[in-house]
Amino acid sequence: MTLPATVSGPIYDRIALIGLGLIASSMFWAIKRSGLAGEVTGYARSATTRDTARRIGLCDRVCDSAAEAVEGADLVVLCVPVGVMGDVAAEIAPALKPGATVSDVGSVKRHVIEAVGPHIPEGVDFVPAHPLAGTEHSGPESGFAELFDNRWCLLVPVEHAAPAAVQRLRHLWEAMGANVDEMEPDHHDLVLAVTSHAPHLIAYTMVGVADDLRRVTDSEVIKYSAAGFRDFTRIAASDPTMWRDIFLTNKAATLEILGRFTEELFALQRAIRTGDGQHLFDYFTRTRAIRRGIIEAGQDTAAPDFGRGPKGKT
Ligand SMILES: NC(=O)C1=CN([C@@H]2O[C@H](COP(=O)(O)OP(=O)(O)OC[C@H]3O[C@@H](n4cnc5c(N)ncnc54)[C@H](O)[C@@H]3O)[C@@H](O)[C@H]2O)C=CC1
Ligand SMILES: O=C(O)C(=O)Cc1ccc(O)cc1
Repeated sequence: MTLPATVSGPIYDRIALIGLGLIASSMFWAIKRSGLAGEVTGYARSATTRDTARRIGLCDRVCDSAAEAVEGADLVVLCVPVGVMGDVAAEIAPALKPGATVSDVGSVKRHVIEAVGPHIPEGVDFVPAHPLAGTEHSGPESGFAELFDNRWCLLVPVEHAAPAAVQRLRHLWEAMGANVDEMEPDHHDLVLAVTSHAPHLIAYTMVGVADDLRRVTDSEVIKYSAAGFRDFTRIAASDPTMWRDIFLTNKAATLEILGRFTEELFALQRAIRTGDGQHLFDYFTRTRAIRRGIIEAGQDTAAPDFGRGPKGKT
């Protein structure tokens, strides 16, 4: 059965969200915005997070165990750091309803497929996903319904996933505002290493370097910083657990990209040292043309409000 692209009304009777942080809370508010599920249950490992969720009305029912949350759920979405996806899958596996779909929102896909896949019982479909939308904020109070509006969500279906299960999840993401594409896991991990993972590491490094310098120049580094560096500080404020796990689980692709990055950086460093202005000029001309090409192709839709936080925080 093919559902229309603009669906309102329930797509699943019951959805369980495991891990109640930025992504799960944004999913919950987006699901509620359009009434996409009959009931949404939630579970987080920390009692404090569960208390906060109850206080702010995040989830129709907050459960004290992962098994209780997934019981009877038609869709279970793992919204925890990628390093613990396998443990959480093992914990919920015995309680999954036959015919249910398990998905995740992890930033790395090959590792999640290998860690979660073996725990998925017969008769349950596994459809990994990755919304390319987020902020530097984390936790149950950081989510907002519009996070996924007009952003990409990549589905990375494993072999043998039932087409109907993939289609249904696609409709959920579309109804939450996202544009959906499918991608193969290794390709996903390489693309994300270039577009997200290596840039985050560079931001972390740049802020670390500036912090070392700050000891010499007091607060001038922040006081007089231009927009580029401010963006670096925003990105470098992202959750340490989440990003540690991303680098440890997307090791090969990140190291490949960082290797290429270092080669280019050394070439630019050499051009500066030797006064090779032509090299610098040609390089910057090439990169400017890339940016202009992106704008002309109308592919810059995600940029303007990237990093928008809850209640206008940036
Ligand atoms: N933050 C972002 O911008 C984006 C994050 N992602 C991915 O989404 C996933 C979740 O990220 P966020 O929502 O940002 O994280 P978050 O840090 O806001 O929330 C994670 C939640 O998982 C809970 N948790 C941790 N370990 C757990 C365990 N073993 N069992 C149950 N709950 C556990 C934490 O208590 C917290 O409630 C990660 O895999 C991340 O890679 C994907 C797209 C964007
Ligand atoms: O806040 C930003 O700039 C981001 O890059 C958000 C983000 C972080 C991790 C993802 O896997 C996807 C998006």
